[in-house]
Amino acid sequence: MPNIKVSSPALEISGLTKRFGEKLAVNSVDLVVPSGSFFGLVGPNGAGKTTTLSMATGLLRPDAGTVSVHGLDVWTNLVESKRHIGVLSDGVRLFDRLTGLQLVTYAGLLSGMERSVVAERAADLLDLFDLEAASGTLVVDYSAGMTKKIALACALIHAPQVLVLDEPFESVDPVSGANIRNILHGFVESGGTVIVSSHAMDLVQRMCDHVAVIADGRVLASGTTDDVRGDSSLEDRFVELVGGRRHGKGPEWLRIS
Ligand SMILES: Nc1ncnc2c1ncn2[C@@H]1O[C@H](COP(=O)(O)OP(=O)(O)OP(=O)(O)O)[C@@H](O)[C@H]1O
Repeated sequence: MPNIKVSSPALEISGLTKRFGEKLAVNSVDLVVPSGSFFGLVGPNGAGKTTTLSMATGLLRPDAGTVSVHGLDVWTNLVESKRHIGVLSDGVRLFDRLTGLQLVTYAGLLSGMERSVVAERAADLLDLFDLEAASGTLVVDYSAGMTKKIALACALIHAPQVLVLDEPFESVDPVSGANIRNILHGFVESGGTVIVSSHAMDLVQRMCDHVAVIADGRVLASGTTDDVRGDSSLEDRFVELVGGRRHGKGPEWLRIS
């Protein structure tokens, strides 16, 4: 069975490309995510973040390019590589007719763990995400933030080395968000790698030690957060790189007086 090398980059993407009809969503993207880093992926709406992360985690087959996780080629070792990656996808439907506890248990059993280990970890995760009281509630009846947290619990249950989280803080309340950040920082401190996509520039600047800016399916800048932002805030640097700010105040009919 192929093995991972924890010394090699957590994620290495080379020439990754995806076209949807006429739209070139991801255009020959190269990225290196160092092992043990907290890596932010930022870009405007439609930049190609979700498409890139879906290809990087074995959910969407690339048209061209390669992806490896700790040295293991993802697309030629799909089953093995998924053991090392925890994924929170944006927009992928959950089996929401299960209760929270059933869903996390299902995710654990699917990854081949013993039932007793799954039960123990599921209880820990529900406690960690403050979802104990809702463990018997159907996920379809969860709020958006609760759904995000239960999906995150599903991504963690098999104790992966690399976490790939598409918009993990969207819809999550500030207290839960701070708790999730603590959990992720703890994960990184223990040697794991976290990759998050986010539109919250302040948060990415504070939280991530590395960042990549993508727009129109291409990487515009990548490196340590301090190198990418230079003397500016990450938000100002982002706007400078990506452009597209409008200075008008909107159409006349929107003005009250
Ligand atoms: N399944 C699909 N079929 C057709 N076009 C798609 C599909 N998925 C994505 N696209 C297109 O590819 C481009 C990149 O989309 P993607 O979802 O990767 O962007 P994103 O950076 O995650 O955006 P956002 O920040 O708004 O979530 C967009 O133009 C989008 O319309």
